[in-house]
Amino acid sequence: MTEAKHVGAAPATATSEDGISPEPCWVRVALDVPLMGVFDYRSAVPVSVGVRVAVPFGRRTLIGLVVAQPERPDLDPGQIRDVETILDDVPPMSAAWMRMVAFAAQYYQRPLGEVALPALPGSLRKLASYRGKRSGAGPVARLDARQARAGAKRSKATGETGGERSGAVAGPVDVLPDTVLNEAQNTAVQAILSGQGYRTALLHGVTGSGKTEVYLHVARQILAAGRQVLMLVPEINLTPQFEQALRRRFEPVVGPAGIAVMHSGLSEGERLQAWLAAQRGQARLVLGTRLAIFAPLQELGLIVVDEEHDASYKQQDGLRYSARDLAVWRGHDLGIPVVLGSATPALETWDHARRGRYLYLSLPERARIGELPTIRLVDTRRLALQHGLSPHLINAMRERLARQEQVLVFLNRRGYAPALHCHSCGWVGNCPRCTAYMVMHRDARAGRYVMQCHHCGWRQPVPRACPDCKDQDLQPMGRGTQRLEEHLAELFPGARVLRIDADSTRRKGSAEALFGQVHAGEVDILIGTQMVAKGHDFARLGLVGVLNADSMLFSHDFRAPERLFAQLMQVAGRAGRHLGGAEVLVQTGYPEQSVYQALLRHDYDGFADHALAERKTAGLPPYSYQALLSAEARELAQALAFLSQARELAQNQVQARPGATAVTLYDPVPLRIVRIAHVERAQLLLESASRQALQRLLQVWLPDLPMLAQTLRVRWQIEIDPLEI
Ligand SMILES: Nc1ncnc2c1ncn2[C@@H]1O[C@H](COP(=O)(O)OP(=O)(O)OP(=O)(O)O)[C@@H](O)[C@H]1O
Ligand SMILES: [Zn+2]
Repeated sequence: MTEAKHVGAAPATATSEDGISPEPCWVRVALDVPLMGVFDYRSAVPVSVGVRVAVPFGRRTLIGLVVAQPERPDLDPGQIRDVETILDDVPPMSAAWMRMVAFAAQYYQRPLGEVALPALPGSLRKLASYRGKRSGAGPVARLDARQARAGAKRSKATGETGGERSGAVAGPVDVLPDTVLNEAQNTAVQAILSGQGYRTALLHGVTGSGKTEVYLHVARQILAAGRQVLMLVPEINLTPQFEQALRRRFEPVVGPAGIAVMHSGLSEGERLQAWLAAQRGQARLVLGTRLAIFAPLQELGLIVVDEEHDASYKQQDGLRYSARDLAVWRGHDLGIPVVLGSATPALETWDHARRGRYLYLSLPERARIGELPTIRLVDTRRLALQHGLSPHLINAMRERLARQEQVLVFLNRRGYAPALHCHSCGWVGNCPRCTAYMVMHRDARAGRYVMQCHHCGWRQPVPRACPDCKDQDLQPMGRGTQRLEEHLAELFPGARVLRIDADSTRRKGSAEALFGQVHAGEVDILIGTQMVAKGHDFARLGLVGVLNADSMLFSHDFRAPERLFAQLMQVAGRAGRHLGGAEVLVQTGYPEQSVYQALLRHDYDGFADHALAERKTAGLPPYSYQALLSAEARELAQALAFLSQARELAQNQVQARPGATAVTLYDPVPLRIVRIAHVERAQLLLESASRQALQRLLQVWLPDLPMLAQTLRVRWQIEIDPLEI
């Protein structure tokens, strides 16, 4: 075997010269298996913490991560199996990275391996990429070879010699002349950079106030100091706009390879490439969605979380972490600044800023046009609507279009119609697998309509007649973005109408292309869901119309008003960013509601302080901490039984510790959508004024649940700091 072949697959067994095996070493390994705890193995040679190893587990071989080198194993050495292969094709994960995943595992109550391994690119944790037919010397070697070949081809073509510019070289970063900051921006940049070590700053800037410029100016200084920068955005479709800004500004300094992008839309190879660039220090600036919080950055000097209030920072399955909260933890652990930016900060963040725990920085005005758009409420109670559109909105659209301005109509509901119903008997089409209506969609390519469940993905043709009364007069009920698109095309035959939602952007790269059309001025009327509501800097948008906002008004979730207010502020904030006299029309049947009244005044502070006061009275977050135990079973009764018994176990634990701060255990309740894909669901909420008390209870209580779940045939999940209840 040549030396190169050893890279990535060093043999784990070694025999000394005289043939006698030396003293074995013990390694403690985290594996991605749903079992609490870590597993000990024997190795002939020492393996550092942070290195991956292939080990036998049951009848399989798994890739795990070495987390400790114990002096002696937990089990009888006779029962301990050998490490099969040491995978040392990447340097060991740093101690800081190991601390972060250990913290996340502990705080979110998950096995360490279920946190650490999924945080690595797929090809580094799948055995197939090392032992498959074409695995060669492993995924890293393959990628490096591929890049070397591509590089050779390039330099042949251009006649260049010499290697790529190493981004790791720290030099004076003096870049293109960029925007001259206004006073508020300048103050913010100085404040973030002044001082040493950890601090979290809330950059509270109204929509269009130029928060991006602040991030870029701060980033430039951090890069100049030879450190890496991590920038998080809430959605994939915001990455192209940001990446472009970063490349324009920083590519001359750090080179093309100095900027890496990480999000879930990357192929496995792309993900590995970005990850390696970060780990090797070649990438100086990493831009990504929530998963990028786990990027291995050894010289990290700044974390920016843009639109920090956004619920997309919370992972909704598996490890249910908040990338924003982990960013603050990581910044604290590393002793570096963290910037949380938003026009509508989360109330948790706002509370920290109000108490002085976060540095509060405000950008009270728009950067280009001093004014915010005028917001008007259209009271729809006494109006005859045309396809859901008020005469006010239609007229306003006409005027704007005549002035060559763009119009955005916001409707947060994709599909053609949210339901199909029978005029004669009142039947409504339900999903056969869920307790939810099926949504009517127009399949443009097939030229027909289909029924689709947004919860389980079930699809079926539109029934010809009512299954109950056989009447053929089935009608779509309400409207989604597709139907709105149809109406607007009829109403404004001369206008170019474009719809952007999850359906129109399913193909890779299509969102970028569609947003490109809007920016290029090829669109007059843009219809969109929450995808278009945030982050985008549209230049010619003069009017925003908001339909159906009321649907979010009366929800059982205590965060609903906060979410609605933020969403309306954000979508309103797309109007008039580069032009004056812009307007936002919100159609509502409840104009007196305080959410709308605060919106009229652009009054985030008033809204937030009022909402916080209410939360305080009710003892809700951020004045308490919550955990949500959810259960899934074939029958709701099983799920509820599991939760009741689990609740009793928790009750016993609480009573066993007199003097401990109370944890409130609510009653188990079915979820609003009880059944999804034939599985019935319920939940149990735990709440405490003390985060530690809640954590302590979870630590002693959760280990009892797997047995209980097994007997009752229930699947369960614990979520810490749930956002949706
Ligand atoms: N100092 C400045 N002078 C002139 N224009 C500026 C300045 N700073 C930013 N801008 C411009 O103002 C516009 C809005 O900036 P940006 O998109 O960063 O706003 P934002 O605060 O992120 O808004 P949102 O929260 O709505 O996403 C951009 O077109 C940007 O180029
Ligand atoms: Zn369904």
